[in-house]
Amino acid sequence: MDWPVVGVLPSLIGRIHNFNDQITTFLAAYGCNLKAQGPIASGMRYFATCDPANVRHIFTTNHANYPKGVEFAEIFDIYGGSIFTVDGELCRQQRAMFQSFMSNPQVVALMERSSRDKMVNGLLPFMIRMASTRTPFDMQGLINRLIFDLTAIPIFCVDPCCLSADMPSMHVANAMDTVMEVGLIRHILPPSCWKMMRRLNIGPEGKLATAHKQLHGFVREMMEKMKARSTEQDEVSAVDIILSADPAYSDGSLLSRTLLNYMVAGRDTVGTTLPWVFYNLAKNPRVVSAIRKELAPIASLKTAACISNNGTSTMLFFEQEETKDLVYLQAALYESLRLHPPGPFERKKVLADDLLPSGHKLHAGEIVLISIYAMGRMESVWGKDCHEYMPERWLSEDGSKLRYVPSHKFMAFNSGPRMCLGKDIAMAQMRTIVAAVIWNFEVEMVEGQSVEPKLSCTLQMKNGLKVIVRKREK
Ligand code: HEM
Repeated sequence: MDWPVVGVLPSLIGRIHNFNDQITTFLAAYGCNLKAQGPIASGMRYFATCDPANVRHIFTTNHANYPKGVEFAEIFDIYGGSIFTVDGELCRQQRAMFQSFMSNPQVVALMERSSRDKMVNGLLPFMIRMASTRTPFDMQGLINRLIFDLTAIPIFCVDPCCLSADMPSMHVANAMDTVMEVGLIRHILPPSCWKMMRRLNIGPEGKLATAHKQLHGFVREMMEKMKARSTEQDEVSAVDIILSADPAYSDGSLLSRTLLNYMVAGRDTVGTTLPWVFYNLAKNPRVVSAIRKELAPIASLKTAACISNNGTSTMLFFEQEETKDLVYLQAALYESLRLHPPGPFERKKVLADDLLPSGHKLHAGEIVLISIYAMGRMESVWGKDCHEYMPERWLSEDGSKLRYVPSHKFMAFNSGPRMCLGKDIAMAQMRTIVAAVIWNFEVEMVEGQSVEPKLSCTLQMKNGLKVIVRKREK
């Protein structure tokens, strides 16, 4: 796949529609590690890996030698200076600030309240309407609306109301998708090439420039709404916490980039994961039955939490606290994240020459691509049934406990000092959403559709996930 002069570029572009699967095939064929080169004179030298021993070395043992690097920060310039794009001391400060936001008791309470409210007054009533007329709908689109609202509310203390009955335009979410789609192109092309397009404002770069304007406009609009809200509300937003932690953020542009980065952290991840969870569940009815069996004892105790819809139907919503010990449900989510991680790859830069546990030598300036997607599908890591959706692999023999799986083998939430800071919140959010949907509804995929990832830095579905739902007889 390495061509003279132009290097790996033609192979990548030729197979780009199937980017993650192609990398998986190559890595499986080359024993989890692969060197490749970009076009001559581009200076792009790649090392691709999905080898857990190398990943532990890169992300933990010698992580200081593997920053994200300035090229990564340039690719995601819209988030420049904020948590995803910085390394070293700046990153430590940003992580501390994010943690003080996520652990603030008022923020935690607001997240729980809004999660319940959106399910009870938004998602479940919408699904009841679709069920009553057997109308097919796009589950990914619906989840996107829900997660956009749930992510924005604690950041701005304002509800963008994407899940309201009139289904408003999702241009801001679409602009966030554009950042990830053009991000993939920027990862692949030599920087001089995409920077030229940016200067000329053409092709994907023209689309990205429009997306940037829409995203900064969204932040301005939300901040204005935030200022205008009732002063009696004692809620604390991310904006309040950031401004009180560091006055440097009163420069509006850094604050805007940081808030957009917080939006990505919550939205692009959970919003991308959940449609794949429903896809995997629809394909594996025995897993759905096992989750329902686990929910049944809680459901039978719940009468007070019943949601009445015009007196015609009763829906159950499970609180976060009620789902926290449901190991099978948790295993079903991990198993979906193994096969369909929302961030399918990571990128690191080599600072100084180094020797990896696999025996490969890396040179300063090289780019390391870590395929999280491929790692989840390697027979050498997960065994012969690695392509099957099997939550049982996460459970102890008697099924009563979750097995310990090290993060350098299951990379969906990253590994080492830059591990995801929202894992527990994300898992809690996903447990309650999946529990409510599958307890109350049968979800069937519309036949004949092609469900595949789009070309992007995230694993969003290209054509969505069309489903038909039916209310369950319990
Ligand atoms: C299914 C859900 C999620 C998955 C699979 C996930 C995965 C990840 C991954 C792979 C990274 C590393 C990104 C990188 O290095 O470029 C990361 C970082 C991060 N995540 Fe998550 N995430 C999820 C949900 C969330 C949520 C809901 C939040 C916030 C509420 C969050 C907050 C963060 C933050 C702040 C970081 C930055 C850490 C750093 O760069 O040091 N994540 N996450």
